[in-house]
Amino acid sequence: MIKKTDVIVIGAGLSGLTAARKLEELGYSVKVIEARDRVGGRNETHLLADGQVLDLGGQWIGPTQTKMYELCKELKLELFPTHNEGKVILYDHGKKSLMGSKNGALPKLNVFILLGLGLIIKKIEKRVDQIDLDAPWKHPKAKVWDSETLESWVRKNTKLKKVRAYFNIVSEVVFSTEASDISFLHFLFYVKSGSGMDNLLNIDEGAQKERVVGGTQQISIRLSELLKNEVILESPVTRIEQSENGVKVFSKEQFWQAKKVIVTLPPTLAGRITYAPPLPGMRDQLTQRIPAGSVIKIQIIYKTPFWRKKGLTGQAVSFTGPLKIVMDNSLPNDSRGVLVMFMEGNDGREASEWTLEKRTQKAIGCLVKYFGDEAKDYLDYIERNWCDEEFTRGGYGGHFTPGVWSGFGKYLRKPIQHIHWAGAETATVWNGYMEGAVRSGERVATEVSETLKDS
Ligand SMILES: Cc1cc2nc3c(=O)[nH]c(=O)nc-3n(C[C@H](O)[C@H](O)[C@H](O)COP(=O)(O)OP(=O)(O)OC[C@H]3O[C@@H](n4cnc5c(N)ncnc54)[C@H](O)[C@@H]3O)c2cc1C
Repeated sequence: MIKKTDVIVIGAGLSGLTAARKLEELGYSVKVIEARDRVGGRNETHLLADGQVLDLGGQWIGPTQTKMYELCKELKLELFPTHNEGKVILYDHGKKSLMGSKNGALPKLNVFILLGLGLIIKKIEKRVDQIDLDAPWKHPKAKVWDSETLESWVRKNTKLKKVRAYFNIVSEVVFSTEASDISFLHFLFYVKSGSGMDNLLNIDEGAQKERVVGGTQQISIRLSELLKNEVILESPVTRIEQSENGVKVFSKEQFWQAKKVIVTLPPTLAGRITYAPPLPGMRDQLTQRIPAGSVIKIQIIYKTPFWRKKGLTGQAVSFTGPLKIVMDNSLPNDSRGVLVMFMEGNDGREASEWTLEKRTQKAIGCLVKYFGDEAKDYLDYIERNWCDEEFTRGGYGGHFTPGVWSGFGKYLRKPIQHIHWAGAETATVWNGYMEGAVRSGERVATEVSETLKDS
């Protein structure tokens, strides 16, 4: 049966649901089509046996993410602070040292290394200031910076091995990929988009400041409940046809018709849909070049947050894998302790080949090194390998490889006749984050509404 509507939104993540809601508010009829049997996309809540929940995907929000704060307030979702009291463990090839957890705390590294690090950060910040978030490719040096990776630029600018290693950790923590995978121009863009390096990396007054009580998937669940039409689940879109009259969107079993369609999938997946007529070559080449990072998010539950008694935050940063970053992810009003950790980039790729048992052993092995023998005595191990997810294929999001911004950047948001693009990867502000997803949904709704008004 043919179902007609003004706009079809593909994907019921934060971007798609935000777009759908805004378009409905503007008076348009909207259908949201989702591949999975749930809404939320990269926000997924894991239910524990006692009803408590943990986030398997995106979870933290922080300052300057104004849309997320507004949304949580409007949807009556409470927030709670990320635990950040005590010392942070720095693990450097078998040597353990402690550092403060508050902004500006310095790691116990050799003074030359600290000076070298400060110098590089200053150089980066100077370049970050000059980036135009709407069009990074317009900077006079865009092509030069885009021909480098983060790794090659840092290598050129410092001989200090520790500083080079630090930026690889930054890359893994922020992009789930190696510094040698991402364009230096993309790194500059991303830092600006996320309000600066401190904001990206910090807990207090940073992107990891707070969490949503009950988990972030609730945002999407509540948004979907506000829509006039139920989200159509379990319907992976395989084909989009367009003509002067509008679009036809096909899943395996059905098709729908509309005046406009909004595609909110991560770029790689957007490129896997068949388009008729085929998309312009440059749009396809763009989606060929924005791969997702490799990330396995692991959470280990303990009877108590035993690290806190020892004056530790539960945070560990390590120069060696497979766990380079660990944080306290305990739940509010709960006596248990939860540690969250990520196997990312090359570590995540290698760990994807291991059995669950081996990943568990490796994770526990790292935690014992960081926090002592008590780490052996865990209650539960929960993991999500986002690379295995058919409708995400990696995380946290797509990163731009060298040459993409300067060669193809202008095609990122450019509509193609009746097809419009959204998703966290299309955002100018907080690109790659939940905030960026929401902002991209609002942007695309306005864009589509303008074209519908004109038609
Ligand atoms: C492990 C991990 C940790 C993260 N941590 C944070 C964090 O702490 N803070 C933060 O702000 N962000 C975080 N992020 C990123 C954040 O989750 C995403 O930026 C955001 O959720 C993306 O929303 P979106 O709507 O753009 O995309 P998605 O959530 O990916 O939505 C796209 C939707 O399209 C659907 N879809 C795919 N293919 C098809 C198809 N063919 N047909 C129909 N539907 C389809 C998908 O199922 C999905 O529901 C994290 C992500 C991951 C993976």
